[in-house]
Amino acid sequence: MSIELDAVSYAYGRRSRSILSGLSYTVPDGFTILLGPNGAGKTTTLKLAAGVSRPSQGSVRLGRLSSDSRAYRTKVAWMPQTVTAMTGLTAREQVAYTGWLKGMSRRAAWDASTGALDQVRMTEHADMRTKRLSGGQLRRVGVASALVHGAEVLLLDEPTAGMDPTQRRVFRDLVIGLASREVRVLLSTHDVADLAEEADHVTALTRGTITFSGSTGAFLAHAPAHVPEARRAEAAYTALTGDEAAGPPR
Ligand SMILES: Nc1ncnc2c1ncn2[C@@H]1O[C@H](COP(=O)(O)OP(=O)(O)OP(=O)(O)O)[C@@H](O)[C@H]1O
Repeated sequence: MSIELDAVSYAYGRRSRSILSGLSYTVPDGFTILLGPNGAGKTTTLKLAAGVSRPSQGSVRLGRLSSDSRAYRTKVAWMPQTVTAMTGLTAREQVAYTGWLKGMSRRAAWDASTGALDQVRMTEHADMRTKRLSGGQLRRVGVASALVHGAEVLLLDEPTAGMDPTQRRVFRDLVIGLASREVRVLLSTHDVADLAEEADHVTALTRGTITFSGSTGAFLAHAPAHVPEARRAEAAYTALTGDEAAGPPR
């Protein structure tokens, strides 16, 4: 089962312009990266898919479940761009608390937090207060919080922004390990070169419109033939969005 956005429109205020107008999109299986220039509508799309925002028109569903139902939100996990460290809580408590908020019993959430932190390789920091974690570690707690209730779809909003190259590599491997037919991962990023070649699918969004959605191979084929292997992802991105790829400095 996957998330389906059907003819979705969204504006941030009644008198504001629509950011999305009649957008239809099905989250592919496996690992998909969502690319697009600043302001393209990636965060807005992820929030709608997460059930955090509601469309002004159209529908967002997972099978028969509507995104405004509680059952939908237990099957879908969203990690916002900024993960907040909750005052006074350890990493494990913060992850367990999220599970409880998603409807798990306290006991089940506490037990599941161990496995979720292990999956993101944070076991040794489980008892550290989240306020004391580094930015990269806090993001991993964010992913563990997304994993704790056994969601079928993970929506990750720029999880690698601000990470150093080593952290990005660890994180990328983690996400690749999580994605499967059972767990779909949709991840927005500006790290085109880093992530595009590892993903199963690529979706490109420009000014609220999907300009490409398909396999990574089909995405890379948009790079001009003369472009060297190492720059194909960036070149394909530029060809599809008209935007210069804004990857991190190397
Ligand atoms: N809270 C808000 N109120 C009003 N307008 C907003 C709000 N959040 C986003 N927008 C506008 O919606 C449009 C899409 O923003 P969105 O954050 O979805 O884009 P994005 O592709 O995620 O961008 P970025 O890569 O910079 O994070 C932008 O024009 C932005 O200014």
